[in-house]
Amino acid sequence: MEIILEVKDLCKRYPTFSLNNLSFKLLENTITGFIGVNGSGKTTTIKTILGLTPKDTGDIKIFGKELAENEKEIKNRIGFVFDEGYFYDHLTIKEMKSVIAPAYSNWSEMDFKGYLDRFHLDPKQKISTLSKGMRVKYALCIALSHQADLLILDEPSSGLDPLVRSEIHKLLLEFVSQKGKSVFFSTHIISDIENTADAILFINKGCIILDCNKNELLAIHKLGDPRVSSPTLEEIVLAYLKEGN
Ligand SMILES: Nc1ncnc2c1ncn2[C@@H]1O[C@H](COP(=O)(O)OP(=O)(O)OP(=O)(O)O)[C@@H](O)[C@H]1O
Repeated sequence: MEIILEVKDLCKRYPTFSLNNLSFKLLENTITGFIGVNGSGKTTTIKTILGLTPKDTGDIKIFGKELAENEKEIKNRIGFVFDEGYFYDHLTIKEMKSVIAPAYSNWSEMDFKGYLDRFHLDPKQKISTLSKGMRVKYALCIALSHQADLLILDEPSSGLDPLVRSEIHKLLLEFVSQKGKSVFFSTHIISDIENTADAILFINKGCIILDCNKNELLAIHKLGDPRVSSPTLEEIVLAYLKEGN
C-alpha cells in the first residue's frame, strides 16, 4: 500500500507541552483513528502537519513531498475539517463556498451540490444558523468537493448525535475505498475508532504509545478460552493509557 503521509521524529515545544519525536505513516485506503485524551497533542500534531503551526524539528512528507516546498500542490490534495469553525457566520452556505472554492484548482461544483443534497443542506441558509452537526456536514461537503486524496479531520464527531456520526462514518468509508485515498481523524471517542478505523495511532502526553492495525490489536488480545470474553477495544486502549501514566 502506498504511503500517503510520513512523519519522522517530529518535535514541537510549547512552554508547558511538547510533541516528542513523533514518527508514523498513513497508508492508502486506510482510515487511521488518532486517539488521545484531552490535551494529549492531537490538534497540535494536525496543525503541525498542515503547516498551520511551525514544527521545531523532524520531517513531514505528504504524498512523498515536503509541504513547505510544494504547498499549493499538496493543499489541493488535502481536505480538512476542524471542530472549531473556520467559516464566516454572516455568509450563506453558497456565499462561503464562493470564498473557498477559488483556492482549489480541482473544485467540482457538481460534487459540492451532490454533497449538499446528500446532507440536506440548503445553499441559502446562513452559516450562523447551522447546528453543530450541520456545520460538520458542511465542512465535509467543502473538504470532499476538490478531489482531495487525504482527509484530515480534527474531532469531527465530538458533540454529534449517533445518527449524524454514522452518516459521517459511512461517507468516510466510501471515500477511503477509492484508489489513493486516506483518512486521518482525531477523536477521544473509542466507539468511533471501533466502528470506522482500520488503524489506530494513540498519543499520550505528546508521545505515540500505540501505532497498529485495529484488527491485529484485537486479535493479539483475544483470549483463547471461549468461556471468558475477550477485552473490548475500549478496555485495551484504557490499559495502554494506564501503562503510559
Ligand atoms: N499555541 C499554543 N501555545 C501554548 N500551548 C499550546 C498551544 N496550543 C496548544 N497548546 C498546549 O498543547 C497541549 C496539547 O494541546 P492540543 O490542543 O494539541 O491537545 P488535544 O489532544 O487536541 O486536546 P483536545 O482533545 O482537548 O482537543 C495543551 O496543553 C495545550 O495547552
